[in-house]
Amino acid sequence: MALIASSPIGTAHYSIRILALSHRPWSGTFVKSKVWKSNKKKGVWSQQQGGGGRGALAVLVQEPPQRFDSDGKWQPQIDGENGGSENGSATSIVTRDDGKRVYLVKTGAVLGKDDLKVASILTKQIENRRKQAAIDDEARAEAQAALRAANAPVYDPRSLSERYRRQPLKVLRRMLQVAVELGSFAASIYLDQKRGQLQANMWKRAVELREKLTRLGPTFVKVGQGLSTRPDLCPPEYLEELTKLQDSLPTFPDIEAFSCIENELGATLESIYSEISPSPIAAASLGQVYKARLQSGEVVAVKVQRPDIEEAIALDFYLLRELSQLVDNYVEIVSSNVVALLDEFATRVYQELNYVQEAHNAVKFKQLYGDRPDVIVPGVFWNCTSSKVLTMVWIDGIKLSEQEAIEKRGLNILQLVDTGIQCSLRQLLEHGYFHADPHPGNLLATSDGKLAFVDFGMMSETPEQARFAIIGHVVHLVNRDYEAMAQDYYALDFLSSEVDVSPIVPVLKGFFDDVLNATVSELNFKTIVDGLGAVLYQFPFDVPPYYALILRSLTVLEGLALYTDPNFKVLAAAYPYFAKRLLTDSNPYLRDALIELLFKDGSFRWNRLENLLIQGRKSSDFVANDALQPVVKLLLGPEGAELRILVEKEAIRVMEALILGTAVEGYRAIPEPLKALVGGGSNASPIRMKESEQSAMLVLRAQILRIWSLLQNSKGFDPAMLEPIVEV
Ligand SMILES: Nc1ncnc2c1ncn2[C@@H]1O[C@H](COP(=O)(O)OP(=O)(O)OP(=O)(O)O)[C@@H](O)[C@H]1O
Repeated sequence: MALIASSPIGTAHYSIRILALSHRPWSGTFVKSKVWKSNKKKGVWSQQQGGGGRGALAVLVQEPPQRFDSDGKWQPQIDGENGGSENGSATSIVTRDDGKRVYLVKTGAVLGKDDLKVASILTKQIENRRKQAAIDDEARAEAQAALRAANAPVYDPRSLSERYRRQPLKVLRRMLQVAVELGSFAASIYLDQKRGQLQANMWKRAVELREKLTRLGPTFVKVGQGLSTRPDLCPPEYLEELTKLQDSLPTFPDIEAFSCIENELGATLESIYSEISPSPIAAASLGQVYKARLQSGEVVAVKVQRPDIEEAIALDFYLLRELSQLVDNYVEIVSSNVVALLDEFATRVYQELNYVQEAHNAVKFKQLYGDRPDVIVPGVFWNCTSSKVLTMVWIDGIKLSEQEAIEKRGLNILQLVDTGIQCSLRQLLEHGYFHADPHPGNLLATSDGKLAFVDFGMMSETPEQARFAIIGHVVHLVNRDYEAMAQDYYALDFLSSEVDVSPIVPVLKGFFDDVLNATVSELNFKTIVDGLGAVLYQFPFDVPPYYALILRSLTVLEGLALYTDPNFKVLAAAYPYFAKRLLTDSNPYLRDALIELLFKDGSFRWNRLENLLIQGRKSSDFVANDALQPVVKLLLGPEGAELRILVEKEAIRVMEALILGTAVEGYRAIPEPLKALVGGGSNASPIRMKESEQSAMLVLRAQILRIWSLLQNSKGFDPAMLEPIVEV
């Protein structure tokens, strides 16, 4: 019997393995496994040994790919032409109980072209079923993990108050402990101030504060971690010391960690893992991390929560809240609602205590950003996850903080930082869902040069309006448009609409005119942030928390890059993204910002368009045809009437520049002795224009030709895109 085997059924990822040949219609049992080999002469696939007659052909579709041929490789050959279809033959899918899908191709002898089509369709169906089954399994495991976390603690100030009112001694003991540690620190600062040694002792005190917070335990470590993200609240020395609270904290006994895993997952350690590191590979504020291998073979990172951590932070938050209430009631210089701030902070810390929530964050992060080829986001093992145990794919990598080790491996730190910046910009300004704790210990470099994110406990969101306002703000800053910058503060939600922004304009100008003498590529991010900070302090700004986190993400990355390249500028690396968004995004805020930038005071600023194009093209996903689409759409729409007048005026200027400019250039190129011929015997120029006007025209012409060449040489440029503008 000759059989033409189907193609690798749809995609090269699958192999076909013929498992059984039965003379009867499909019986559901496999007799033995047979591999069909190519009979190259006939160009068909045939059974190698024996066989004959008609049979049912069962094909198992499986991953990973297996290929068989005489060299041990399976090279599919399709011969639809020679094959014929048998009438009355049946095709169907059968699913085996063990979950493997079996594909019954045909109860016939020869497979023809149509069979290949059927095979391909059925394979897709099988694949879809397989995917659906995987999704169902995942959903089931996720639901079970959520069940295991049903009793995860939630921050509830009222129940904390009830709990601790009944335990005054415990409260008093902790109060004393905190008062001694923080009181002695406050006294040192007071004395430093009195003696004029505040600056001299800054480092010493920063180290002391870090040590005291570590001694006071997880709540205070978290407070310190929070402060380390606030350059607006802490001097740089404190920021650097407090950043250390993200790494290298004291560990807790392994025996407690292992018994926590067993209790939480309801199984013995041996039944879950084939191996687990005897001690943690990292200890953090709320938990410690082990490396393990699951019984199913995957290498994983297992984060286990510190024992009795809820009890510890509950008491601290109770105390801090009582203190905040006193501050709100009796300290008049503090205008913010301290209790509300504390409640928000405590809610976040409690959320971090629920590792199932962290797992959800990781899954969402992976969905949004895991598609970038240079970024890795570890997957979650829901079956081994609960509120106190988080199991994720192990990432074999080096922390970005270990720069020497990275360099020794021959990895390019600047490239990794650039990946971090591009991914952060997408997080902050595209989807607005971002990793709020991207310290160098949470960013790993893999051996193939990819950047992996870990620790999804603290995520934050940039509100939609603020995302566009930030893009506009950076572009306004780079273009020294201080009035527009001041207006941005409303959209950024820094100022309420009643505050008049006009006094801010000269302050911004005063600071940035000097700083911005440098080009974009020379602008130091920290200088800008400090400058903005100095301006913000002078006005009634209320800076939302996400803003500090955004600044921190980028400052951390700039800091990492500076180690390798002291001239690295985060803004230079980020600006192409901003330029691309401004040129291509049709959001009304950005569209207006672009128009304002290009059509300032009634004339078109070609140099700004040229600069935006030069920058935007550096962005890897810049597509020329998308550039200026927002402006084109506006021009053609009813709102564009005013703009059309400007465009008409500009079009005349451009035509003049192109035609007369060419004439001027042509005339200038004529050798002096011949000019008289052109001038009808006179050496005077036939072009009746002042020299300065001619030069300006040539400058404009050269600029337009440069812009044209920029567009022509960009990815995806189609001149038809400009037709609407020409029509206008
Ligand atoms: N999937 C992973 N693969 C490899 N290492 C990991 C993984 N997850 C975590 N780690 C390591 O463990 C360390 C601590 O983990 P993680 O930051 O998630 O803990 P945490 O308790 O949330 O810390 P933090 O105090 O910063 O909130 C990380 O900095 C990283 O070095």
